[in-house]
Amino acid sequence: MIGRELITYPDQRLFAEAVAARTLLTMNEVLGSPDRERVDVAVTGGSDGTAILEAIGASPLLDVVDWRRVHIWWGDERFVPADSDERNERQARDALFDRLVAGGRMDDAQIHAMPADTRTEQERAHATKEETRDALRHAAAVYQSELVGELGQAAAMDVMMFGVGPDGHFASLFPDHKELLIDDPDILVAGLDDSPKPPPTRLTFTVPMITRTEYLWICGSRAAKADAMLGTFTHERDPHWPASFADARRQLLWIGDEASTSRLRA
Ligand SMILES: O=C1O[C@H](COP(=O)(O)O)[C@@H](O)[C@H](O)[C@H]1O
Repeated sequence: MIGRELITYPDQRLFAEAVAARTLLTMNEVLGSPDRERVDVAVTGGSDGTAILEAIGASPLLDVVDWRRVHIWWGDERFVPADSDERNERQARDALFDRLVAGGRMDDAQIHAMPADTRTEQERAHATKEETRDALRHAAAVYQSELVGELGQAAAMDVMMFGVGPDGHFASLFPDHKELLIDDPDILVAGLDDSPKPPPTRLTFTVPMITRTEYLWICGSRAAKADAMLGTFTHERDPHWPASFADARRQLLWIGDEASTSRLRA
C-alpha cells in the first residue's frame, strides 16, 4: 500500500473549494504530460461529492483545464431510472456538468454515466430477486465494456474522488458486504441489491478498479463523518471500514475539515 496523508481545512466551504482547486490543478498537470491526450476522472455522489462539483464550477481555476480533453466517470451509482433525482449522475449534472456542456466546454459524449435501470415501474415491482440481479449484472458488464472500450484492458482512472459515508463506505462498497472483497483484477464494476443505504440496488467500482488509480482522495467533511474518517484512515483493508481498502499508484489522501478530522487530530 502507498503511504496515506491527511489534510484538514477549517470548514466545509474551504474543504470543498480546496478539493475543487486540487482536482483542477491535478487534471491540468496530467494533461501537461507528454503524449497525453486525455484525463479520466471518476466523481462521487452524496453531500461532499456534490459540494465539490459545485465548487469546481465556481472556482477561478475552472479554465486552467482544457475540458475538451476531460472524460468523466462515476465510482458508483444508484441503479434507478435515468430520470430519478436519486441518480448520482443527475446530481452531478445539476451541480456542474450540464453547465459545462451547455457552455460548449465539453461534449456530452465525454460524460460516461453508469447505466440506469431501464425497466418499467411495473417490471421492477414484479421482478424476482434473480431478475433484478440479472439486470444489475448486465448493467455492470455494460459499464465495464465502456471502460475497456475507451481505455483498454488495463482501464484505470487518473483521478478518483470519493465521499465517505458515516459508516465508512466509499463508492457503493458497504461494511462487511461481499462486493468489497472482490479481488479479481478483471472485475471492474459490480452490482448489489442489498445496499443498507437506500436505494438498495446500486453499481460500484470494485477495489481492483479503484486501487489502480493514480490519484485517489477520500473526502469527508462535518462532524457526522468524524468516526468514519478515523476508522478508515487508521485501518488497512478492514471490512468494517470499507474506505480503508483505498489505495493508489501515486497519491492517496484523506481530506476533511476540522469537524470531520477532530478524532484523528486528538
Ligand atoms: O450513497 C452514497 O453515499 C456516499 C456518501 O454520501 P454522503 O451524502 O454521506 O456524503 C457517496 O459518496 C456515494 O457516491 C453515494 O452513492
